[in-house]
Amino acid sequence: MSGRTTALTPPEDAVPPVRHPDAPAPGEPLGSHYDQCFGCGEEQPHGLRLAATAGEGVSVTATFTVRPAHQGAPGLAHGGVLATALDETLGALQWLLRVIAVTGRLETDFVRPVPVGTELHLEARVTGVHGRKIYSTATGRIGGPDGPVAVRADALFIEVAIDHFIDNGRPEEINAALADPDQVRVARAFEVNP
Ligand SMILES: CCCCCCCCCCCCCCCC(=O)SCCNC(=O)CCNC(=O)[C@H](O)C(C)(C)COP(=O)(O)OP(=O)(O)OC[C@H]1O[C@@H](n2cnc3c(N)ncnc32)[C@H](O)[C@@H]1OP(=O)(O)O
Repeated sequence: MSGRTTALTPPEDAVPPVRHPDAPAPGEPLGSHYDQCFGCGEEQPHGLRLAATAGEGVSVTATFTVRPAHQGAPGLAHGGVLATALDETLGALQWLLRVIAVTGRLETDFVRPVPVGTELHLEARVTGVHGRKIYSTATGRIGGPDGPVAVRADALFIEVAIDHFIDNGRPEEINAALADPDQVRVARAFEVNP
């Protein structure tokens, strides 16, 4: 990664994020971008089933309940699972920008342990856009939406074309996704100029 900055604050010449005019209205559930997604997929039995909702501006909220399958230490959520919940919530911001992007960098702070059974209240927003680079930040609170912060993250997502998935994904899943009109509709919904 030589010559590449690891900073997760937008550079000085970054621009503020612009909410797409066709973005879901504040309060609207965002649904899943892929039913087999480990973060949000409704058909993914091993996943987090994270449910995100559009917020004001370029922000989202989400909830995720820690289940026994998500343990690291006895009775406590695994840190990687919590990082996934943050990553997924940050990824949901794409619904509001209507771009397709993937995580390039994710920096996570684990502030408090999160017991099994906890509902994690997540919030994410875009802090700046610089070309294809989308800077964003997220928190996860316990004990309610205004409870103490248990986890937080800063991230850099990089905008990509749909070809990123077509060229790199395993053919059987890609071909199934391309044959599914609902999936193609979701992919198109992320694009500014479909
Ligand atoms: C039909 C199918 C439909 C499917 C419809 C699905 C739709 C919606 C899917 C959403 C999914 C969300 C799910 C949750 C979010 C994930 O979990 S995404 C999965 C995890 N992430 C990945 O797999 C990404 C793997 N990495 C890559 O593929 C490539 O490294 C990337 C990120 C695309 C970048 O490669 P690249 O396009 O060649 O870009 P590159 O020119 O290297 O970099 C562009 C800029 O970004 C900077 N940059 C890149 N990487 C980094 C980094 N790690 N650190 C710092 N700076 C970086 C570069 O320095 C450069 O900066 P500038 O020079 O422009 O200032």
